[in-house]
Amino acid sequence: MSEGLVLSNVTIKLAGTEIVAVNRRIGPGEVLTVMGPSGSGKSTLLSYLVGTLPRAFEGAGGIELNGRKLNGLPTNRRRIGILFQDDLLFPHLSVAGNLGFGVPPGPRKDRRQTIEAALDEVGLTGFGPRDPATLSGGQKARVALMRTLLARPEALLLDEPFSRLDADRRTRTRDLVFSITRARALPVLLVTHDAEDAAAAGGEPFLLGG
Ligand SMILES: Nc1ncnc2c1ncn2[C@@H]1O[C@H](COP(=O)(O)OP(=O)(O)OP(=O)(O)O)[C@@H](O)[C@H]1O
Repeated sequence: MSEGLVLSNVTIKLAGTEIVAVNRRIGPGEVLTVMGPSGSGKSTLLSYLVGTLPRAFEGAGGIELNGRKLNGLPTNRRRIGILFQDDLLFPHLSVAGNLGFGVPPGPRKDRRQTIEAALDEVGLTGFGPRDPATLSGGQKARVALMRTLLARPEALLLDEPFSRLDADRRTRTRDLVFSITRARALPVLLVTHDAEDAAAAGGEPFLLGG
């Protein structure tokens, strides 16, 4: 069995034209950066991996995660977490309420402890009761990250998650995300336009539309 996220001859066509062709393995704790011009198919590739490819496209090729074949599985059984640039928190819930969406069912006390530990892990101790509207962009991004990770995904897809942050917050948030994904040995696929993100991720970026 192969650990990590394995894409075997994944191809995606739009109106008969191939826009994506990828054959890669992302090992545990590794980051594969995907770059390419606007419209080159970066977000479409992510949608294929999570099983939400729009009908206009034709996707083919194997997806395996830690030895499990994902093709044909519904999104919620793939165990892939995905984080977008505009990952909005639910405005009518507290920070803790937002995080509660990621926590698997269980006794109330255990759930509360899990949420508190998640906040500690991203430097937001005591933020549970706060209204999301009162958080900075970087703080919101960290809450959204933990909401995704609390669902215990086995891989993480990041679609420009840092692009709305200013330079300083961007670097700190990125370092934090990569330290957590390395510690949890999660394979990560990062879509970005930013050369610094790619450099921080390490390895050769995968270029689409070139
Ligand atoms: N539902 C859809 N139906 C038809 N075409 C689509 C659909 N969604 C996207 N496309 C087209 O597919 C191509 C790839 O789009 P995609 O969103 O994957 O690009 P991207 O590389 O993520 O771009 P950006 O960097 O601008 O986010 C584009 O030409 C886009 O117009």
